[in-house]
Amino acid sequence: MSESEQYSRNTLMDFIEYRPLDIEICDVTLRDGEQTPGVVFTKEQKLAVASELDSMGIEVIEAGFPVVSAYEKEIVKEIANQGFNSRICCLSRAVKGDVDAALECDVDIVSIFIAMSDMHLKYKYHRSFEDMLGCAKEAIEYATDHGLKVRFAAEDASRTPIDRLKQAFKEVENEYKVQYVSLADTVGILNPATTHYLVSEIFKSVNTSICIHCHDDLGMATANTLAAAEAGAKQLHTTVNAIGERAGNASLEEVLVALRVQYGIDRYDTTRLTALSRMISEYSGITPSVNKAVVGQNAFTHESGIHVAAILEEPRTYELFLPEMVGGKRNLVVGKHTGTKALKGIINSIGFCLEREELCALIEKVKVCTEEKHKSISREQLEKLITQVRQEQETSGSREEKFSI
Ligand SMILES: CC(=O)SCCNC(=O)CCNC(=O)[C@H](O)C(C)(C)COP(=O)(O)OP(=O)(O)OC[C@H]1O[C@@H](n2cnc3c(N)ncnc32)[C@H](O)[C@@H]1OP(=O)(O)O
Ligand SMILES: O=C(O)CCC(=O)C(=O)O
Repeated sequence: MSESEQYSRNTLMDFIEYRPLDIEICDVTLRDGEQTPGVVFTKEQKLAVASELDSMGIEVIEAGFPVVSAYEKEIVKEIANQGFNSRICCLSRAVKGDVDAALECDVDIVSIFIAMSDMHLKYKYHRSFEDMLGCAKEAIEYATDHGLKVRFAAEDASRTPIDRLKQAFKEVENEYKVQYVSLADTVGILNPATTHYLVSEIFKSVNTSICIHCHDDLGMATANTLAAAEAGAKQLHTTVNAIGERAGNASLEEVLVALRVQYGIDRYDTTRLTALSRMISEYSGITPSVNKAVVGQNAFTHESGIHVAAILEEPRTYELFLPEMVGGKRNLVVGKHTGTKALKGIINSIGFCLEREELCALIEKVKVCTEEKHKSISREQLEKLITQVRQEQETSGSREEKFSI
C-alpha cells in the first residue's frame, strides 16, 4: 500500500502560513514518564523501551535523572553505552553533584534546568533570579568544561516573564556553548496561540535551537507542541501514552502521527507505536483510555451501521489513517448501532451467509439483546443468535408448509 493511501492528508494546511518544520523528537518517557506517581521501570524495561525508541528513529532519548538513585544512574549509564543511533540525554539540577552523576553515565547531553518564575523563585528556591541563574551558569560551565553537551532548560517557562527568559538564554548563549535552550510548560497553562507567541519571541532573540516540553493539564500538550514546532522549536518532547507528571506530557504517538498527517514528516517508523504503547501500559501499569488517540482500544473500533457500511467499501471514509500505519488492528463490533449492510459484511467475514429475511430477523435480535445487556455483543453471542434465527426461520417455514397443505 502506498504511503498516500495510508492516511488523509490535511489539505487545509496548504492555506495556512507557517515556517517549514525543522524538528527532532526527544522522548522523555523514561524520565518525566517515570515521574508518574507509582511508576517504577526496571533496568530491563528501560532498556527495552530505549531500544524501541531507537528503532523507531527517535533522535534523542531522555533516559533518566541519575541523581535520583544509584540504580537510576546505573540504568542511564547502560542505556548510554548501548550504541544506539539516538543520542542519550539525562536531567540535572543546577548542582555540581548532579552534573557529576551525568558525567559518570557517559550521556551525550545533560539537561541542566532551573525555574525562573516568581512563583518557583519565591516558594521553591527562596532565592533571587540572579542567584539561580548564577547556579545554572556554574553548572553549565562545569558540564561543558568536562565535554558534555548541554541543554539549558527553563522549568515553568510559561509562567516566567518573557524578558527574563530572553535575558537568561542570551547570557548563557553568549558565555557558553550550549546545544539547546528549553521552554517547559511545567503546569500546562499554555494554549496553541500563546505557545506560538512564546516560542516566536524566544526564536527571535536566540541563535540556539529551542526545545519545547508540554504538559497536558488542559488537554492541549500535543497541540501546543505542534504550535511550538510551527513557531520554530527544534526539539519536541514527548512520552509514550502521554504518561508523566499529573495529566502527563505530549503523547509520542499523537505527535508522530500528526507530524505525518499535517506536515508530511514521515521518517519515523510509526508501525511500532501500538506495540510500544502496549509495552508501556504493561511496564507502567497504566492503560490508556479506550478513546485515546492512535493507541486506545477504540482507535480503530467501529460499531455504527453507517460507518461500518462505508468502511467495508473504503476504510478511509471513517479512519483518518489506517491501523497498519501505527501497527494497530481494525475491529468491527456488532451492537445497538449496527445496520444491515454492516451485519451482512461482518457475518460474511466470519463464514456465514444469511438470506435477506434471516438478516432482518438477526438485526432485530441484535438490537433487543444489546439494549437489554447495555453493551455490544461478542462473536460467540452473534453466532448463537444466527443459529437461533436459522432455527426460527426453519420452524416458521415448516409451519407455513403445514398450513399451506
Ligand atoms: C519539572 C520537573 O519534572 S523537575 C524534576 C522532578 N523530578 C524529581 O524530583 C525526581 C525525583 N526526585 C528525587 O529523587 C529527589 O527529590 C532528588 C534526588 C532529586 C533530590 O533529593 P533531596 O536532595 O533529598 O532534595 P529534596 O527533594 O528534598 O529537595 C529538592 C532540593 O533541590 C533543589 N532544587 C530543585 N530544583 C533545582 C534546580 N533546578 N537547581 C538547583 N537546585 C534545585 C530544591 O530547592 C531543594 O533544595 P533544598 O534541599 O536546599 O531545599
Ligand atoms: O524542560 C525540560 O527539559 C524539563 C523540565 C520539565 O520536566 C518540566 O518542567 O516539566
